[in-house]
Amino acid sequence: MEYGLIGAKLGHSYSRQIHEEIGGYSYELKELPTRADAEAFLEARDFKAVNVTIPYKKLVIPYCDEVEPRAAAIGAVNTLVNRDGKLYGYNTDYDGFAYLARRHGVRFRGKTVLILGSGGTRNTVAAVCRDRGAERVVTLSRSGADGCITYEQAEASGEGQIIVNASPAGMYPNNGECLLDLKKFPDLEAVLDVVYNPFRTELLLRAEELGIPAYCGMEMLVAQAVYASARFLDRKVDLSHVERIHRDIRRQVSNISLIGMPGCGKSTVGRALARALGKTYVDLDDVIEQVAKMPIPDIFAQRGEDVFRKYEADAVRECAKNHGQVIACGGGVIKTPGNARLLRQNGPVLWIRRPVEKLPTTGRPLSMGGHSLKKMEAERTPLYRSGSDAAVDNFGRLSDTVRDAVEAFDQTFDPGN
Ligand SMILES: Nc1ncnc2c1ncn2[C@@H]1O[C@H](COP(=O)(O)OP(=O)(O)OP(=O)(O)O)[C@@H](O)[C@H]1O
Ligand SMILES: O=C(O)C1=C[C@@H](O)[C@@H](O)[C@H](O)C1
Ligand SMILES: [Mg+2]
Repeated sequence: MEYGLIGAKLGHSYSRQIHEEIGGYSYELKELPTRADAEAFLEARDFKAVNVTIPYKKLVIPYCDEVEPRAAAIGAVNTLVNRDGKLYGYNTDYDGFAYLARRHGVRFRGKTVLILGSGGTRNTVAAVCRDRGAERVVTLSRSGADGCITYEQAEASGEGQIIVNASPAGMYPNNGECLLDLKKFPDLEAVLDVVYNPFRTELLLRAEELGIPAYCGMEMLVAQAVYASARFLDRKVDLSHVERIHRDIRRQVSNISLIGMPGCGKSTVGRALARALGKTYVDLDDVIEQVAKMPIPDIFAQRGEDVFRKYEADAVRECAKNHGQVIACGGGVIKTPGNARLLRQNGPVLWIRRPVEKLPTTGRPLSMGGHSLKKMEAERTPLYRSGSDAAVDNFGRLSDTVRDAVEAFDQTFDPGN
């Protein structure tokens, strides 16, 4: 192997795609499941340069002939370069996190920063905060041991202007997990999360709902790779790659969820949109029918709307964890509080609008003739509006709607989104 990534489990990694786009070299994901595998790999030194991920960032240090002081102080090396048989260790996660904060104008000088989690990434984040002049860096952990405070203690004090999650809380498959009530921090200015799967962790969703700027770890991941690649090839760092690659990955792996009135065209538009963007099409109604083992009208008739809504919420929860999908929802999906925010974890929600006169009135349990559809539209419009990131009109040709939906999707990648 010339270039690549070593770690115990690498199925999730975007590093191959990122490095191959930046450097033009081939990049191998080399899983080394045990510590003995990692040690054998390091002893053989049969590589040009590698990144190192969990759980070997500390293990590699004694194998290095030279470790940059910053990586030594942090106690973690994520970039290992073999120059004429000598191993040089660097920490580009530091640069990646510094990039993420800088890119979004998050300044640590004079601030109290709360770091969630006492694991490996915590030291990297703390080093950046301190080097950038943070007044206090406080680490939160469940136990509160080893110089940390507990989440409850942090909430009780209410102090903190910047919160950084450096723990795996809320990371796939534990989507939705969050240990902190952000409402307890009146001076909060920004929230950053090193987690990038989902794009919006529960922590980031809560911050957004309070109107606090919130940034996910995907740009950190791409930036650390750009810095690592410069080390690999002894080149100057070219940060112009970061935005483009971040955008490409987001565009590729984001979901797009479609909501709107019964029969407004969610499934029709959804199928065409999925085809146009190379995404997987998922019809929530189909998922529900598979789980319930009966057609939707039968669920309503035999078990009632409440039972249907439970099936629907479960289907939303599961589907929203996955990536690269167009998800066509049922018309009433927004009636269950919480569904829209689940859908927003991994991409935007688009509200498909169609004049009520054009909506079909047959075959849908809750569409019963023009008058009730008008009433339903009046009731649901505020929910569709608040549950969506953008509205797309499906008034004319399907191809026009798909074009507008792609445009609305692309606009969600503008800075700050
Ligand atoms: N732009 C369009 N031009 C012509 N017909 C359309 C257009 N969009 C949707 N339709 C038609 O409207 C009907 C309802 O569309 P569709 O089943 O996709 O709606 P839906 O929102 O998925 O409905 P539901 O809420 O029941 O899931 C279909 O007959 C579809 O062909
Ligand atoms: O998941 C990944 O691909 C990586 C994660 C981080 O540990 C990085 O430090 C590493 O370079 C690559
Ligand atoms: Mg449909």
